Amino acid sequence: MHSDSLLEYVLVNFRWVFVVFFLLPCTVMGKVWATFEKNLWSRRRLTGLDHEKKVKNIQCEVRHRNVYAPNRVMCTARPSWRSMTLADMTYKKCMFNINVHLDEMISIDSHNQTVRVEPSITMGQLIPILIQSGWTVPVALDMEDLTIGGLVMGIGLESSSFKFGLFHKTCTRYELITADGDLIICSKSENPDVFESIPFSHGTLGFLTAVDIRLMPAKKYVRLQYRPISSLENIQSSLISETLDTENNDFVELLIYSKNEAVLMTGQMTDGDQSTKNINEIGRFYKPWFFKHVESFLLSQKNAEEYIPLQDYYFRHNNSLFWEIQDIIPFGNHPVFRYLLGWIMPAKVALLKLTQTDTIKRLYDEHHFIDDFILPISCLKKSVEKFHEHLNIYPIWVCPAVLNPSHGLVHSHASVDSMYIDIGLYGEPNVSNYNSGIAKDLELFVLKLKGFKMMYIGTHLNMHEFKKMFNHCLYQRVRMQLNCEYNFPEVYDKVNKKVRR
Ligand SMILES: Cc1cc2nc3c(=O)[nH]c(=O)nc-3n(C[C@H](O)[C@H](O)[C@H](O)COP(=O)(O)OP(=O)(O)OC[C@H]3O[C@@H](n4cnc5c(N)ncnc54)[C@H](O)[C@@H]3O)c2cc1C
Ligand SMILES: NC(=O)C1=CN([C@@H]2O[C@H](COP(=O)(O)OP(=O)(O)OC[C@H]3O[C@@H](n4cnc5c(N)ncnc54)[C@H](OP(=O)(O)O)[C@@H]3O)[C@@H](O)[C@H]2O)C=CC1
Ligand SMILES: CC(C)=CCC[C@@H](C)[C@H]1CC[C@H]2C3=C(CC[C@]12C)[C@@]1(C)CC[C@H](O)C[C@@H]1CC3
Repeated sequence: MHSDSLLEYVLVNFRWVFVVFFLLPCTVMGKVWATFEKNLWSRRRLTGLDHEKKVKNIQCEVRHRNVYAPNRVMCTARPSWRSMTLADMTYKKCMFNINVHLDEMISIDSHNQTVRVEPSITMGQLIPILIQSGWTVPVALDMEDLTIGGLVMGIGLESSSFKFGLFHKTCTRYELITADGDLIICSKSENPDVFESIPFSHGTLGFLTAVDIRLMPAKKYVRLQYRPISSLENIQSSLISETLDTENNDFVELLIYSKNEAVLMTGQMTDGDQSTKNINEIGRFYKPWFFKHVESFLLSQKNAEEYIPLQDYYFRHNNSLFWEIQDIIPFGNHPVFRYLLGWIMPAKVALLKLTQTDTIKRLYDEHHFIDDFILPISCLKKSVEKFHEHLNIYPIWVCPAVLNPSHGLVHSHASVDSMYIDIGLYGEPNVSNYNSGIAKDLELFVLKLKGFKMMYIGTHLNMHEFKKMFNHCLYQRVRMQLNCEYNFPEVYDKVNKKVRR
């Protein structure tokens, strides 16, 4: 066997050896260190004063760059491997990197029901603190390592987005350091144009240093109903009617397992009562991967209901990285593995990314598809048929989200709030003619249907097509107002496939 193909064979079939015996222990050591560090060195809530000091340091860094390197546009110094994307952000190498790694919670304002956080705090750090204090956020993301800053500057959605919209819709105030090094506050009443333009701007209007997020009281459980459905027509109509029922539903999510089979999940936050049975703590290390658990209802063809602890529900896809981990540890869902080593899962995405070799990267580029498309909900059937023909990847993640008709980059195309769906496709395509060129065709298909695309993976669209997809009018005006032109790149300069590889 040629040495290259031997290497590929080993990487594809035996990456688990490295992951199980090296990466997972490293992940555990990282967790122990993080807990130790937090308890020993910073057994204190961050005070407003500490935060101000850190903000002043960033302002100094920006002003220093304005004097000594005015020709290099700026981006954050967050290393590419830490970011929740498959791609390498190669633009970081030639831009001026500003260190904005602020990762603490600043304060909870129970009266106004908001929490103020620094942008690099992750969902995995924030949610447990909030739940312990009796609060939660309306849109809690499903992967522990996503940061608040990343979700505002990219976009984020979850199974409660059909009610509350994209993650940034639950944010009420941003603190931003501009190209000149000034600190400005943006909200609906202060700098409203900047406030509207920040979401999805990918750090091209300034550096976020704090975000206020709306809070709501947390309850103990999510009462989750599972409903197997067959035929795409039924799947689409059932999903539409559940998203309209905002009185009864707090969460709506759909997993499609084949062209005509899906499980629709609807949930309500509840404290339960003494008669509450059927509690399923899906977050326990020995529990099966969530998508496999859901599939079991499809196989039994029975409706079912369970009470899932709130935090377990939020991070239900974290352990299996949706279904991506099965390509890396194929036996990860086997009971023997779960009971013996499940407690050290999940592998940290950042470590997987940091340690992947060029060959693994190439294999993913050539044989793997990961992307999310946001389309009007009425296009579900048409889109699944298209994705089936060109990719044939299952399961498919479908998450409804309401979009508003704003002047921001991502907005509803109608003049009223409209329901969209995120369609997430993650896995190895099962079609004989797959090549990575198909990705561009799919993006054009989505553009034609007046949809959008998440940008964590990057885009093959050209600048003109990209500007058709995302409304740049207000964004360009705000860029002029904030003197961004020679100081920050445009969004397209950060998300096109030439710089995100
Ligand atoms: C990009 C990518 C990365 C993966 N990384 C890992 C990993 O790190 N660890 C792990 O345990 N599993 C990984 N997998 C899963 C792995 O591909 C499957 O477990 C394996 O391919 C199943 O083999 P099969 O016998 O079903 O062959 P099939 O999947 O039917 O493959 C048919 C042919 O394609 C070749 N082939 C399939 N996938 C690849 C690939 N990725 N690169 C080159 N040739 C391929 C096979 O060698 C075979 O000749 C990865 C899959 C992909 C697509
Ligand atoms: N369920 C969901 O909705 C999921 C969403 N995602 C995607 O993942 C991304 C978030 O991942 P994460 O690793 O947290 O973030 P990233 O490091 O990927 O950052 C995303 C963007 O936000 C910018 N950014 C981050 N922090 C700041 C800041 N303080 N000031 C200015 N700009 C900032 C980054 O700028 P720069 O380039 O300068 O670093 C980058 O362009 C989003 O794009 C999101 O869409 C991924 C998985 C799931
Ligand atoms: C819910 C939404 C909107 C998106 C979910 C996306 C995730 C499935 C991907 C985001 C980052 C991806 C990475 C990988 C798998 C898929 C994601 C978690 C890897 C772990 C795959 C293995 C590689 O070696 C490293 C990848 C890092 C990023």
